[in-house]
Amino acid sequence: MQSAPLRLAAQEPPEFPFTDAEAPRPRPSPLASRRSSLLQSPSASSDKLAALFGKAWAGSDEEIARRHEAEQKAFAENRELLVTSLDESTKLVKSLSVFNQSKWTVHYPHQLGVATVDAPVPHRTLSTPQQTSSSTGRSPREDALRRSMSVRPSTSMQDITEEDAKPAGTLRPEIARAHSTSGVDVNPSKSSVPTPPAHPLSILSIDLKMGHPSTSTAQLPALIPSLSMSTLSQLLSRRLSSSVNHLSSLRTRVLDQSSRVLVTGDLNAGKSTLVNALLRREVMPWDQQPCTTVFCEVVDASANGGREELHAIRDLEKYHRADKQTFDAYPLEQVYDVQEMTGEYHFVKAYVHDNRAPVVADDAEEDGASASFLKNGLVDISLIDAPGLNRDTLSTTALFARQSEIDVIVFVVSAENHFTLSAKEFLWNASREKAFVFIVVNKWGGIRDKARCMRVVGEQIKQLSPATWENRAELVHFVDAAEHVDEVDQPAEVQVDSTEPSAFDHLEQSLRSFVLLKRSQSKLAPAKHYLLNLLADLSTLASANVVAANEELAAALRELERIRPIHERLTAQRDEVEDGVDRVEETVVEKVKGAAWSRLDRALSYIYDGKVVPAQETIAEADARPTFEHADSFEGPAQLPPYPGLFGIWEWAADVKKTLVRALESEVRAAEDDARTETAAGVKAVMTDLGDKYLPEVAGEELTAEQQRQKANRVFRPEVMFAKRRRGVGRLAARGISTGLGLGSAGLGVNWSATDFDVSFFDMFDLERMSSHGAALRGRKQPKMIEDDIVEKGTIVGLGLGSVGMIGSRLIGIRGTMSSLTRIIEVLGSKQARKWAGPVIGVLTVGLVVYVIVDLPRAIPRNIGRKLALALSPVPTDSAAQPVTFASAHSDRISREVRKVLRLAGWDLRERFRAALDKSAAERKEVEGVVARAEGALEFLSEFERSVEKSDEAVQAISL
Ligand SMILES: Nc1nc2c(ncn2[C@@H]2O[C@H](COP(=O)(O)OP(=O)(O)OP(=O)(O)O)[C@@H](O)[C@H]2O)c(=O)[nH]1
Repeated sequence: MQSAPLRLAAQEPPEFPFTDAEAPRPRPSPLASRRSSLLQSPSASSDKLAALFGKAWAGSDEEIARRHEAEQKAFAENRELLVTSLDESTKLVKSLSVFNQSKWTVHYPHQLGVATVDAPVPHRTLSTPQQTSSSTGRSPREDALRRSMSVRPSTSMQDITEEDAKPAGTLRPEIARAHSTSGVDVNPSKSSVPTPPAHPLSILSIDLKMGHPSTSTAQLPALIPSLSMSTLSQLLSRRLSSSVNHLSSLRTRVLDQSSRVLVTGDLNAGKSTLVNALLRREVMPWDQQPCTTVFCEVVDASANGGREELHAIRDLEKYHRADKQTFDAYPLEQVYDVQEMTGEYHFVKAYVHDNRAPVVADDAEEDGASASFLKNGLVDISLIDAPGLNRDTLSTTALFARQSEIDVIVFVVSAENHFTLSAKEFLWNASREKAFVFIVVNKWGGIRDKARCMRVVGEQIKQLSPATWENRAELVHFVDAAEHVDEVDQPAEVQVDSTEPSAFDHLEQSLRSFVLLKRSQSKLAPAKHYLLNLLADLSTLASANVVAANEELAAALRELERIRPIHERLTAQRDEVEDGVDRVEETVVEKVKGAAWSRLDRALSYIYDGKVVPAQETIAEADARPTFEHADSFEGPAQLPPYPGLFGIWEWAADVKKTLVRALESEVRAAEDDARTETAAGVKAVMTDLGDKYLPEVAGEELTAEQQRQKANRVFRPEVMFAKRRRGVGRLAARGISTGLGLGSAGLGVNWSATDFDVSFFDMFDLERMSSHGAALRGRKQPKMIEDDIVEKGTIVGLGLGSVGMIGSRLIGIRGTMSSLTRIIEVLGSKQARKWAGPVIGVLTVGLVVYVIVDLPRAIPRNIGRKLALALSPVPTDSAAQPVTFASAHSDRISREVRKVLRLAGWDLRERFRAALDKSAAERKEVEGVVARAEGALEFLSEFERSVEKSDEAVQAISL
């Protein structure tokens, strides 16, 4: 139902500048204007009503009654609609809060709170905390002031109501949504939220100053971008929860029948005097110096059982009129004393009787007093006298004024002083909250150049509260409150005779009208106003977050597109890497093992023959071979020491042995060097070739600094291989060459200490070579076969020539000698033999001796070599045991070391691969999570947007 327009008086607002505040107005009839009485009394004059309440009440009694009934009905309907909308909005805010806390960190478009709105700017940049601050270059406050100053003038109060419910520059949610869903400025390359056009946040804008009282206003824009998403999200959560509280108090207020009027303004502006004037009696303390120190609410004494008294309250939350523990009672006259108890009380309630009657009596005289301001039969009104505004009281009063229970703010300004800074700040904020502010320019009588004063004050009001200015005829009043405090006591004829209503009458009339006749406005408009702003904020947040979610989704999908193939490739290649590493390891180990075995077997066969091992490769090949700078590198002997003759035979034999051992050792080293070369190649194959092929870091990804450092540290140093053996060599070598170069047996897998034998007499003679078996053996067997033979038979039996008999190379000794002699004696036992045996034996003996002496340079190396070879390849005591030969033991040892190194390289690659796989799996999971989250957010937000839009339409449809 369409309610009557708020403009009650028939006259048009005076054009600015005012020419005369006391411009002729319809003369009210002060005594016949008691509304309830008129409703009850059809005979009452409509002129009286018009005089008291303005032209909206003009007309016949029936018309007035009908209008009143219609007002009441509209009010009830609107109230019901508002309560429903408040409940719906509460649900929406709660759902957004849960969404923000558990599903999605709501992006806070902080610039919305500071953007300018000189004209609707469809492409204003929204930004998230990652972005820089305001693009306007102005402070939020400047922007906000500009916004408030640039409101398009509206032509009626109704317009103002509609218009001001949304701050200027506001785009309706559907428009904002149209922009946001049209993909405005969506630039996928940007990480920030792109630009949905939107209105600046009002209810849900960040108020850092509240969180940090020490923060200056100038710091705020600079602070915002430095806040993290989660901090802003928490701030939003707080905002949402305070919004829920506010909605709840609005609900209570909407359902409440009473109205509260806050009278505030500068120090000494005459606030208390105005309250007294409205009561037509001196209740509130007044003085030339500031004397109101605590908020004091004047309530009709009927609310206190008709008893006039002061309730000085320490904790308003706990105050209950019937509970004397919750307040200190004072007589009304002590109001000055109570106000002087600075800091003692938080709030004062003054229960008073209005000097005027509470309701208009049927038989009221026309020249009688007008109806009580506090109690008039319809709505109970209370007046709250606030302490004067200054830096200390500003925030307290602003907070108080924001209370939803405050229906009307009456702002008193002294015509002598105009607006102070505190007054401007308060007024600017208050007009945002309440849209309309009553402004009383007091002490008007003392102003000489009224036109100039009116112009100056008017300009200021125009800037600070445009809505009020637009309705200045009803909302701005130039009065002398002091003159009306005792008015009721004046003789009736003074008022009746007056042909002009006073400015104060007009003020009172407008205030009554505003509070009483437009309860919808005073009680319901703040709720509607708040709801529209809140819903617009919710819509803006939703739109911004739809864009953010879309962008996050797009970015996540792009990222998923990038990392999914990597992850899938890594998963598929896991086995390939395993196989590749194993293959390299097996191939290299087998190769090294075979090569080492061949080299050492060949060396052993030379040693067996008493020869120095010749170099395997050509000089060119030897030069091309990498050399490893390990500590024990030395050149093997090229040949045996020269034979010194019969007299140096013992020393020579020892030198031969040393030379052969050194030659063998040199071959072992050569085999190790070969292994180093192969290992280096194997390590490269694993770490570089396989690494390059399979690790994602080389498949197009930049290496991180840490990866680069790790890669630089992963350098294979072949010379470190076989370090254990080298330490053994070093230690044992100090003990002397007789230890066979001190190779020891520790860890080598072969008993090198077996070479630690002394050259004996029998090493001088190559008895084996003299045996047919030995000759056959030498001529027939290859080194491997010799070794096998040694291993299989465990001994080589040499047969002596003829009577020399069998002499086993390993069993030669006293027993063998005795057995041979026995056989010779047996032969000599026959007579025939005795005849020729002597000469033959003699010849043979001489020949043998000569042969042996001549053969010594060859026999000694052969014997020592054979002895060495046999010592190094011992016969296993357990026939079932695997024989351990010199070559196999060393090739095992060397290949074990190689395997160890390759295992390490393989482990490193596997680890890196596994880490890469894990990382990519984690990344994928995370990105998939982001996708799911963004999709969930979009689902919620689109539903949320629809609900907000629906609620917004419902609230807009409420016509107050
Ligand atoms: N001439 C003139 N003086 C006034 C008028 N209204 C108030 N005064 C004087 O201004 C002084 C301050 O008046 P108060 O009513 O105490 O002012 P206030 O704004 O309530 O003061 P605080 O609340 O203490 O800041 C007193 O001396 C009043 O007599 C007026 O309309 N005209």
